[in-house]
Amino acid sequence: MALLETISSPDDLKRLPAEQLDALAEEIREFLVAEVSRSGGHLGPNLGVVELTIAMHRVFDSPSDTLVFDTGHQSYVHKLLTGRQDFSGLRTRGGISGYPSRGESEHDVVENSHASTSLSWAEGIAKGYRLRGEERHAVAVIGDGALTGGMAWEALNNIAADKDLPLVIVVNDNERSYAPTIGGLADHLAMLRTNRQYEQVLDWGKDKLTRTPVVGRTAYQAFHSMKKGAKDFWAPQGMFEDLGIKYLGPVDGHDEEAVEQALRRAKAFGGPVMVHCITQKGRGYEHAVNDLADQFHGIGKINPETGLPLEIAGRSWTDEFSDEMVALGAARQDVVAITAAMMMPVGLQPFADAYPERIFDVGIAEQHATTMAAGLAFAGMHPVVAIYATFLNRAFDQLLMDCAMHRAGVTFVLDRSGVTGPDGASHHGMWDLALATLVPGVAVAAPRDGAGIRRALHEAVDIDDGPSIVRFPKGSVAEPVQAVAEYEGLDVLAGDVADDVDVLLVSVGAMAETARTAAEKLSAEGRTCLVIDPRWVLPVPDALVALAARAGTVAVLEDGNVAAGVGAEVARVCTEAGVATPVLRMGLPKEFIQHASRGQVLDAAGLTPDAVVERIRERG
Ligand SMILES: Cc1ncc(C[n+]2csc(CCOP(=O)(O)OP(=O)(O)O)c2C)c(N)n1
Ligand SMILES: CC(=O)[C@@H](O)[C@H](O)COP(=O)(O)O
Ligand SMILES: [Mg+2]
Repeated sequence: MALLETISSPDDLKRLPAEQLDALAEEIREFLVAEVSRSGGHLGPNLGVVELTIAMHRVFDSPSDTLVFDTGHQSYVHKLLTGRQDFSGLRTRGGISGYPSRGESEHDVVENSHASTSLSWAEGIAKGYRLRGEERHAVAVIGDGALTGGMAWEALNNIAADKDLPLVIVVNDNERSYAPTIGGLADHLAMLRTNRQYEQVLDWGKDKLTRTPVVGRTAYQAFHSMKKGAKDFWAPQGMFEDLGIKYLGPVDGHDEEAVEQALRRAKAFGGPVMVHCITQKGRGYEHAVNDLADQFHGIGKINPETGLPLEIAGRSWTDEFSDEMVALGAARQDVVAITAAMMMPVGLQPFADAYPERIFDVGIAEQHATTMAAGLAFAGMHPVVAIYATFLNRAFDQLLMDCAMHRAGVTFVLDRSGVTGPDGASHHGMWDLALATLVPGVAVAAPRDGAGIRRALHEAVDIDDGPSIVRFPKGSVAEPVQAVAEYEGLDVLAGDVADDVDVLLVSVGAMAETARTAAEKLSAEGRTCLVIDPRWVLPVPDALVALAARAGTVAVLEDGNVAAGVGAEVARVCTEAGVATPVLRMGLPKEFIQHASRGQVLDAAGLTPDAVVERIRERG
């Protein structure tokens, strides 16, 4: 790492002789493979942006010029070039974040890992600099996947109309989100990519004509303008230029010099320019390049020599959903499934393989997925929209106004709900329960184990007069938690509903073991407890309110935002029912929770048996 160690800032990078850049890129790739193999993380995406990021930092002057990384999972190289080369704690508590982090560096701006926001950020930044009279560029790096998101097109529509905006859009086109990117845009980018001869002709002209003095350069410009005409002849005009945005490319995103040249042209252009870079996810590491599933988009700890995982994950919550969806597909011909560019991560690949005509991958477009689902329901189907819980945030209006207001029988399966951990604040699925409490007519199930998922899924698709949600966390599925009894639709996990108890513990989803263990500790102190799992946590069941009326205290444990989740709703409903029993809400704080392990976050939030017991003791 002789060269990489000499780089502690973009200025150091600019001082490096151009002939050493290939060696630097090689060192960066070695570093990424070694470090990310050890920690896990987004290896494939970052191997694909080595030359592109080097070129950006050599052409632009961060932080005076502002670099925005869409989604941010591909910002490891940017971090290496801006003074952060200790990746030993990558994505762990106290270690470097896997996304840009303002707390880490003045070179980092957008921490949000939700895709398709970079162009909006960049347009606002560029407009702001111009209004302040500052000669500064905004540069957005957006992947071909993120470019399928609706926000990106809202931004492009505005950017195209602002002809002197100092904004450069770097499209990092590696033809993949996780899987190959889908849709008309992907096809258009492919058409532009195949116009490689267009650029080769241009390169030929540049090489020949710019070697001669002034005449040559003028001729080159003339040639370029003719070529544009030629390009019309060769291929339909790129939609970006039709939109009004100058398009440069396609450029080989692994040819650092070519990318630098394109970026310098873009920087000098004086208006919005799109530089279309063709890259390869996993570049330089055969195990990533050859990984058909997602080219090592996001990996756990692996053996760098073999690329094989060092940790064998147990059966996951996702596996339980995935298998039951296939069974459901056989039983219900009206059931269709929708993914937002995450077919495998959400577990829909087996369903897609079994029922290829009943699966829709809409790209990174959760808003479209949600309203399209309302359309499918109107047409007599029962859609299952499988997305990560945190991404439902983006589709809240569509859930509310298209699904719920029209009482559409749509089922949302929210994976990665609650605490996810290493992906940090914008990836925790901790807002879904709170959002759902605001939606009239929505039913929410929070299974506590695999059997619970399977049962809830079948119950959900039987709901055809409104949206239903089945939510579960990331990782290995919980051991089965058997109910000791059933009471008016509620599962009793401990205690006897006949008794009036000191404490009614209401467990939401994966909190079951925590609740049961806390009850055992409380009972050992002589407090009588009843532990229930409503399974369907919203709307709040009447039977739960009735049990609350007979308890000394109610404690609601949930893996969600405590400010407005199930606990808050239980308190509201109990109050409206005239039940005066105090309700203790135990959940995640209304904060942006930084990256750490799930256990560390739950511990810090007081969602452990001892902390629950202590909270109840304090109540008296
Ligand atoms: C709104 C939203 N939906 C889904 C995701 C999950 N996600 C993270 S990266 C990714 C693929 C991004 O593809 P692309 O933009 O092409 O970047 P690449 O990984 O290819 O560099 C997806 C779907 C997300 N971050 N945000
Ligand atoms: C960046 C992004 O949104 C995803 O790649 C995310 O990191 C996936 O996390 P999981 O590992 O939970 O699938
Ligand atoms: Mg991509």
